[in-house]
Amino acid sequence: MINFRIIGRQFSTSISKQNAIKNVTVIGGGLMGSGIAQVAAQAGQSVTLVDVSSDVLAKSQKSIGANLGRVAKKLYKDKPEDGEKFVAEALGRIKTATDPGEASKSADLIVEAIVENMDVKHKLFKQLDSAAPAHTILASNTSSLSINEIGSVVKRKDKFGGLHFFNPVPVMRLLEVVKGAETSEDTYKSMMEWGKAVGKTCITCKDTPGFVVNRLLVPYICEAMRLYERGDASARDIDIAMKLGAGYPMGPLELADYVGLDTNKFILDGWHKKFPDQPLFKPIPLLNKLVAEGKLGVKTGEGIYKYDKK
Ligand SMILES: CCCCCCC[C@H](O)CC(=O)SCCNC(=O)CCNC(=O)[C@H](O)C(C)(C)COP(=O)([O-])OP(=O)([O-])OC[C@H]1O[C@@H](n2cnc3c(N)ncnc32)[C@H](O)[C@@H]1OP(=O)([O-])[O-]
Ligand SMILES: NC(=O)c1ccc[n+]([C@@H]2O[C@H](COP(=O)([O-])OP(=O)(O)OC[C@H]3O[C@@H](n4cnc5c(N)ncnc54)[C@H](O)[C@@H]3O)[C@@H](O)[C@H]2O)c1
Repeated sequence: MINFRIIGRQFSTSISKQNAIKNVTVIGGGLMGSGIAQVAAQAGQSVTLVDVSSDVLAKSQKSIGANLGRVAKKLYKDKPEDGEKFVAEALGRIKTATDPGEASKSADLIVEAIVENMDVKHKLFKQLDSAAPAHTILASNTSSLSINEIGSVVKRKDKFGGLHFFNPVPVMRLLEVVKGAETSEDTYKSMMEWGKAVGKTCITCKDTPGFVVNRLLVPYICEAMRLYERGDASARDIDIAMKLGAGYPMGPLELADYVGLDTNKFILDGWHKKFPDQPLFKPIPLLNKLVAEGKLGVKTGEGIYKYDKK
């Protein structure tokens, strides 16, 4: 609730500030990329949203339109015509494309939000590095991979960093700005300014596993799964406990289903491989079983809970 008002206020004040980034290319039109494109367009920036799949791009445009409608309802409660204008103008600032190289040519900033796979990200960033103008900042929205490792393939290491958004992007107010070992001070400042311009509260993170939020959130969710797996409490009771006892908007198991159990597993497996002695990152049989059965959470209609298929 407060989110929208705050987003609204920041939106109206921040675009007047001198943010040098005007043209943003977002690569990956899925859940996160469409949200990132939306907040940038809302803030008055020209956005090119890129995906390998035109079907995904069509779906993204539809969901961005619907989510802008939700924002407009809040911002222009008593002036629906202004709300419609806001939605149409923001949508009008978003172009779509399927060729990342071509879409990079006029970008001041490129935010990558493609699949969480190091090899695929490397391939993309090599292409972006050679196609984008010299001044363009390249950033990854990775949840769990190392920014230095992703950026190892680009020449412009001073203009590479992390911009980690949270799901759902239009609602969650935080942006983690990640400084890699070679990220320059100018790049870091530009990323912070841009984050504020798109309505986010920015924090500074080092390139450590999970940055701040996921370093705390992943072990928390995993401990909730282990508690449930041991039979210490029911799933519902664990979620009720954390909502009513700790004030979280969602319980840990609901959140795991919302994020996707495959994503949970992917992060945990990656960290376990890198840090085999860390007990918090040890595999969870229940999680492995659910993922093997294709029960990935809300998106497949079943995870820890069952959901009505839409
Ligand atoms: C092993 C662990 C793995 C971790 C993985 C990490 C992943 C990643 O790296 C980090 C994350 O993102 S971590 C994940 C971090 N994320 C979290 O932790 C999320 C925690 N959950 C929440 O904050 C809330 O449950 C939600 C905001 C999701 C839904 O809120 P609710 O109250 O349950 O339900 P509601 O009433 O429907 O919605 C409320 C308001 O929001 C509005 N709205 C919703 N979606 C919208 C959209 N896409 N656009 C625009 N607006 C949208 C909606 O219109 C409504 O507005 P109103 O004006 O008030 O009527
Ligand atoms: N889902 C979350 O809650 C969340 C939160 C924060 C960060 N992230 C991170 O954001 C990134 C994207 O996650 P998501 O949940 O949006 O994934 P998603 O699967 O919804 O979307 C990824 C999109 O990238 C596209 N794609 C894949 N390879 C591509 C390429 N080479 N060029 C262009 N498009 C390509 C796919 O077609 C897909 O539409 C990941 O790195 C993830 O770790 C996810």
